[in-house]
Amino acid sequence: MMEDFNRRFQNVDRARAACLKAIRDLLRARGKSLDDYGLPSPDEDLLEPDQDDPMFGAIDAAVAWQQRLRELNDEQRTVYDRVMAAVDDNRNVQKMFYVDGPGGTGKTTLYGCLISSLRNRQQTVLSVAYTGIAASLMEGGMTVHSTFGLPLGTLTEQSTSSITMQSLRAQRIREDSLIVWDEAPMSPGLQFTVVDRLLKDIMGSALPFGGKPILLAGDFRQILPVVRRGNRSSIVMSSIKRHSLWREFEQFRLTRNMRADNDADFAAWLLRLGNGQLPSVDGIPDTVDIPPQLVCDVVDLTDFVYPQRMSLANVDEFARRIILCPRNEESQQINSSATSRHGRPKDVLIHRHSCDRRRRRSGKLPDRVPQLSAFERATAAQVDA
Ligand SMILES: Nc1ncnc2c1ncn2[C@@H]1O[C@H](COP(=O)(O)OP(=O)(O)OP(=O)(O)O)[C@@H](O)[C@H]1O
Repeated sequence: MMEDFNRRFQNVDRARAACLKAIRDLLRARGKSLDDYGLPSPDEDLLEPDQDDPMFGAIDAAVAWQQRLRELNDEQRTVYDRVMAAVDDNRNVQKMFYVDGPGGTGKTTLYGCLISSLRNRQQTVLSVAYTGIAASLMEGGMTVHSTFGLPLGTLTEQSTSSITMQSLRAQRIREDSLIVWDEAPMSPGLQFTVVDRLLKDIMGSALPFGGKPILLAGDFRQILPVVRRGNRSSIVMSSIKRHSLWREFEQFRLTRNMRADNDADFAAWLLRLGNGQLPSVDGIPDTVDIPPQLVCDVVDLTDFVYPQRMSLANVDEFARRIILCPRNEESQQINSSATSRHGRPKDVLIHRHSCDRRRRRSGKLPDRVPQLSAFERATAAQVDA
């Protein structure tokens, strides 16, 4: 490390100060100090870190990773250690893991930590998810489809990947140390079939997934594969749980809800809900009673999420806030109630409508189309959304 700093600073005192600072940061992340190792403190006057220097970026990343690693709970740490051991295991054996965890038990945190650890060691990881949204939440994440060159449309047993053995993509997959596959329960079993075949070819190995370490994560209580016009049994049949490889996976469970860690009753209730253990209401299937303390009034919720009136000054802040709704109908109601507080969007819609009417009547745009201000554009976009 000192050699790197020497080369960078060309000044032994500054290099020494920067090196000691880097060591101090790394030790702090492990709950230790320079004192513990009899090392002196860096001379603060000599520290002039160049924030854009990639070397400091790498140190910051290492510090952040140490911090994340320390924060893993015992369940997460068990999976972490097992997967890292598999990555380091040079034997030609299958390395397939599945970590099950209800929402909030720290699956994303766990594999985020694995990805950072391997990247800190200059190893590459393939992060994939069934949906683009989930993939975008992973560092360097991509969809299963694009990563493995799966054909569009419904897969069949005969479907093949578009990736050729000599391609750069095949080469990169060959070099990856680990595949992390999020939202695995949403993937149809046929994706397994095609990816398994592809990896066997790429790795030149008959082991499942070509012997490549693979970690699936997900929650079968959330969303299962989407089967067009499928009924309950066809959805279940298409699940990865019905795939012949499923039994080969080493399984782990995360049970502690870290998102609701300060509310044990809520976490327990959520788990019972997800496991289908709550009683139905008046014997009507697929219904549950939600305790009144967990229900909030829509107006209160809207006030909480959008406490101020929207203005040019806070338009960006508004754009970052959302209220999730299970159905379009509810999202439209909340949209109109949220935007009606501001008065002006109605005017904006009238402009737009009258403009459309005039265009329709004359067959061309009016000479002067009313210009929308940034505020009006933002509120109109919200009304349109
Ligand atoms: N060991 C931990 N210590 C403290 N907080 C944690 C820990 N693990 C996870 N968390 C926090 O708990 C929350 C939920 O974690 P995370 O998003 O990883 O869960 P998840 O299982 O992926 O959830 P979901 O299935 O809903 O995506 C996050 O705010 C995360 O920062």
